[in-house]
Amino acid sequence: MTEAKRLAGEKAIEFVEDGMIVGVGTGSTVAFFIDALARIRDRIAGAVSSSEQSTARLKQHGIEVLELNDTGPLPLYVDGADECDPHKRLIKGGGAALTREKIIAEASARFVCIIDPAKRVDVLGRFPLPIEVIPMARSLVAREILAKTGGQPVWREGVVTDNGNAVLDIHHLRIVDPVGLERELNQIPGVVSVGLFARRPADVVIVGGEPPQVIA
Ligand SMILES: O=C(CO)[C@H](O)[C@H](O)COP(=O)(O)O
Repeated sequence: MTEAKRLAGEKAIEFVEDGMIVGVGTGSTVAFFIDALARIRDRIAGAVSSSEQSTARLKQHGIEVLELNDTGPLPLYVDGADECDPHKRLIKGGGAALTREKIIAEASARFVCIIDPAKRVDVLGRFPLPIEVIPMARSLVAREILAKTGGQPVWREGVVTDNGNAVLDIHHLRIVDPVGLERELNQIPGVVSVGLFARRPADVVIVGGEPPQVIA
């Protein structure tokens, strides 16, 4: 799968145009994208990063990291995913960076999602759905989710997000209405963000392979 991730990450470079400020996601697939971006760093105006992890890699490569508050809307966001359905709706957050990823996706005109073939599913939910929660609300949110969805919340113990919060992973969901579930879970007090990218799905999906498949 590493090779498929590399092929997807490198293909995404074709969406980067001269002078762009590029939104950059998080994860092992994105790491390949960042490495490829480094080769054309003189042609871009900088990057907005979704995590401390990606910020470190961007800076190692000499790519300027800018604040979203200073850049305004972005033309392009490139990020990976844990699952992708045929409508380009996603589960994200395996790397616990979902909140900043969601913010940058929302701020971007075009969201290019880079995945290996194993991430493709017909119905979302095989991958446990990550939810970032305010630490003091962890048990409350877990109880509400169990009651509302029947899914089994599991605390990702020891993980603290870049925003200082906790992560719950919801197992055994079969997500037939991703937009509705995203809306419902977002309303539980204490939920910071839900790793469902359904209201704002990807615009383009690149599936790594020889050759990579571009689904627009
Ligand atoms: O959502 C994410 C991080 O929060 C990642 O995009 C997702 O977990 C996929 O990671 P990888 O490219 O390592 O398989």
